[in-house]
Amino acid sequence: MTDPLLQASDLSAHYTTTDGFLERLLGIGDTVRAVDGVDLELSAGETLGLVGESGCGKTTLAQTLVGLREPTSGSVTYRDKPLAAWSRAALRTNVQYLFQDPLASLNPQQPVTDIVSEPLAIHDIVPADRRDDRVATLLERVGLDPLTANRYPHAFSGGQRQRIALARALAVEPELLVCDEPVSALDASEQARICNLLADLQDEFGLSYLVVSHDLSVVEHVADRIAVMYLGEIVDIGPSDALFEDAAHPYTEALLSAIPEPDPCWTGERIVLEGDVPSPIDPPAGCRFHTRCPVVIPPDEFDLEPAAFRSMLTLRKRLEVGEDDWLESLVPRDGRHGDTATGTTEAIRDRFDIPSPLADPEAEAILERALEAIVAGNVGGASEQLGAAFETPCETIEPELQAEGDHRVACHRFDDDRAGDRRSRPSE
Ligand SMILES: Nc1ncnc2c1ncn2[C@@H]1O[C@H](COP(=O)(O)OP(=O)(O)OP(=O)(O)O)[C@@H](O)[C@H]1O
Repeated sequence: MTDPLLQASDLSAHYTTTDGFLERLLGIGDTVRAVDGVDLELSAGETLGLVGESGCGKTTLAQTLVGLREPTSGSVTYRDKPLAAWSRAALRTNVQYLFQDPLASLNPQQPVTDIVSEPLAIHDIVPADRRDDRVATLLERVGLDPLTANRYPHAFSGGQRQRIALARALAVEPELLVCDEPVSALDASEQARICNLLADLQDEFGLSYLVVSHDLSVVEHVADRIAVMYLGEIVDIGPSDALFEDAAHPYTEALLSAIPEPDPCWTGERIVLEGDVPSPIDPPAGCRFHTRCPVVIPPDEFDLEPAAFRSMLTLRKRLEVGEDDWLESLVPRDGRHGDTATGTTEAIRDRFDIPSPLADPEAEAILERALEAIVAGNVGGASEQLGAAFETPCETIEPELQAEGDHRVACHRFDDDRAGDRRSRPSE
């Protein structure tokens, strides 16, 4: 890779949420760890895709990377110079941000010609008497009829509004364009047309792009490299073809499997992740993905299939958080069903898809005792027994990004010291 245009080191951006006036006054509240210790670089002329589920921190990261939001800690440099050392005007002529909702980012009171010519005037890029010509050229270049320049944003379709925002961004002749969910509000054919337009503009102007999307299929066609984000962290980053052909991180694999028309290289099954994304206020210890990971590493001492261990870990986590609605229906206090302890333990196994019996007899004996404790009403004791016997490195040790060539993956399955079922696919 050439020298990075944009580089982030150990970048964090947190929010503090406060419920009421008193908390605000006292400056106390919960810390939302929206971006947590991100290292990232983007080269000149490159398109980097940033993907992940809603709420994982993509927008916060993108905005912090280009100085629209102050980092909590860490640093960002643009052309080797800290962002803080750039004047606002100089930074804005180099870096432009295309917002998720073009209607919200375009002034409804301004005709398109004013919207696009405003940056030309602010940054004194084109003399006043040539601005109309320049606006017409920019509109044509993004596929809009210059004769519509006197209309207002509401008169245009979603795709046309995104083109207006693009023309405005291009007016300052930027080097880097950050596109935040540029096509998420558009229909499939317009999505493809905007993606093609972005690619053409890159060829013509040598632009670099950071393309933010919750949809891997959008970045698949435009990105040279893809960074996958989960709960504030980058968990997988590498060339797009490497990610698609040999998805390494189980989270990337789950995202890939969710694409409606997967890449022809994809041979696995659809992976449905268990549970919700945990809160960034209190992210899980160890690997943040371990609470949902289909191939969480079983403890060395037992011979357990990843799927069986996943099921037991899900049971244990549910017992730990004390969510017992499901438990009451399986272990009724009035003895309506599950007449025998055995019937009830089997019902719990069924509920969590735990094989009966487990392949490892010693693990089976421990699980049996824990299930009996649940039936006897000792939920805390059962969760302690399961926790003491079946601890996974994924819940205690935070994985570092490990390099495999130019592909880096933060997963203990790629850590030689802890690799359990290395490279086994979640869908296998
Ligand atoms: N102003 C704010 N105050 C408090 N929390 C916030 C604020 N903005 C975002 N968050 C929280 O920070 C986390 C990351 O949000 P962010 O918008 O960066 O994620 P995202 O991946 O871009 O999501 P989306 O695709 O839905 O926009 C979320 O939990 C979100 O609720």
